[in-house]
Amino acid sequence: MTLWPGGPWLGGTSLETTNHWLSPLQVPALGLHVLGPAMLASQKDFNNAVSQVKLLKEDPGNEVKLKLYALYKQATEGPCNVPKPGMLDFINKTKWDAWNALGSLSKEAARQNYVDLVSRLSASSESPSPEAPAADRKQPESDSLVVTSEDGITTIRLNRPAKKNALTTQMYHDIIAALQAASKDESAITVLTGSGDYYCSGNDLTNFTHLPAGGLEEMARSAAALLRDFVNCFIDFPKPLVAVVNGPAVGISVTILGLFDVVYATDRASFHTPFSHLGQSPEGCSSYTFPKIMGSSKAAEMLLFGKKLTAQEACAQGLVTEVFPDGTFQKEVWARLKAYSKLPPNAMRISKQIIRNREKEKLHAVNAEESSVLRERWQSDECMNAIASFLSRKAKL
Ligand SMILES: CCCCC/C=C/CC(=O)SCCNC(=O)CCNC(=O)[C@H](O)C(C)(C)COP(=O)(O)OP(=O)(O)OC[C@H]1O[C@@H](n2cnc3c(N)ncnc32)[C@H](O)[C@@H]1OP(=O)(O)O
Repeated sequence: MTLWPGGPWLGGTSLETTNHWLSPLQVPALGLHVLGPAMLASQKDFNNAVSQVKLLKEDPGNEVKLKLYALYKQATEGPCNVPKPGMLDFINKTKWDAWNALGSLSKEAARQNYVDLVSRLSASSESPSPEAPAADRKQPESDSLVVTSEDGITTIRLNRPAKKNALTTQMYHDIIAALQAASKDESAITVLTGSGDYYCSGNDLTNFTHLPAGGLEEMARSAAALLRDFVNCFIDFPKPLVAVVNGPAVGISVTILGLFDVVYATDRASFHTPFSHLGQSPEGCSSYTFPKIMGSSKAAEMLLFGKKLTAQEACAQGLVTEVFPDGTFQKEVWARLKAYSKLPPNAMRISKQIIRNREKEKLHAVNAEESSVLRERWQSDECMNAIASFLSRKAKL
């Protein structure tokens, strides 16, 4: 029995052999469409989609594979009709739960949802593909960052989807190097985006567990220096800088958005800065840019109380430029960026610099102050307890 129409990343195997880590608690909401009969996909469309899924260039991640599995079963066999696997049979139980969650969804609607999902995945795998790096670009030290240049666009992609693209210390260094190289390369526009279902879950909280010989104080000192250098690169970046926010964003990946020129987000994105929960304080110049962008009370709700914004709310408050439906996000955004990248690059640089130069001194001063406050915060009991709590899995956002 074919349980999962496999792709090349699976070597045609079934979900059981690859998804050991999936916990039943991680089964996602399936977000299904309810469609009228005239709009439903044919059996032929479905068969094509089943073939197409095997040609996807990138592994879509376990959550998506689970969705595909459930829809495939519903489309081919109808509502879940097999006994629930035992509690300890985690993987089969996860799959059963996903299939069973589709309830009485008709075979036709499941077929349509499957076709739609595959078409979205195919569109996103058609977005700029890796090509040879610019000759003078040093490639990042780790695979967690992928830098490519194509069509006048340099793309810096956070590539740690299994950890929701959380930023390791090495990644901060690699992003700094990538931005420095992009500021000098031939491209007209630079983009930051993420692989998988998240844009970025912020600072990797395990960064705080690698204590140097000088202990906590030394760790806080060097982290504050790295943070300051990292944010300075965004302040000084000379070309149009665009964030393509492909999913939820947390912590520093949200705060630095105030330093981007344009922010495009999928409607699946959310924006969360849980600093108080973590015993920390704002960075990325957000203590200055957020009140300026959205007004002081909306900024306070985010930065003091950790209010999470939807993509639409973030757009209404000016943090996001435009929100796109998830199904067409990659296609629409990259088409638009390709068109913009054909504009005269020097004119774009000069215009950016006129805008940024008015603020640069202020932004550097804010960055220095925020980094210095955080250096103290990272040594506080509030912060240490919050991190210990996350690491011992007692707390999640
Ligand atoms: C130079 C230093 C500069 C420092 C600058 C300071 C910045 C401040 C910040 O950025 S504050 C924000 C910090 N981020 C967080 O607090 C997020 C913590 N993560 C979560 O709450 C959740 O993981 C989630 C809500 C992002 C996603 O939840 P979900 O249930 O969907 O997924 P999992 O929790 O199972 O995550 C999958 C694996 O990824 C690991 N992970 C996710 N985020 C982080 C992170 N920020 N740090 C470390 N690890 C992270 C998670 O632990 C899972 O790993 P596992 O599969 O091995 O269990």
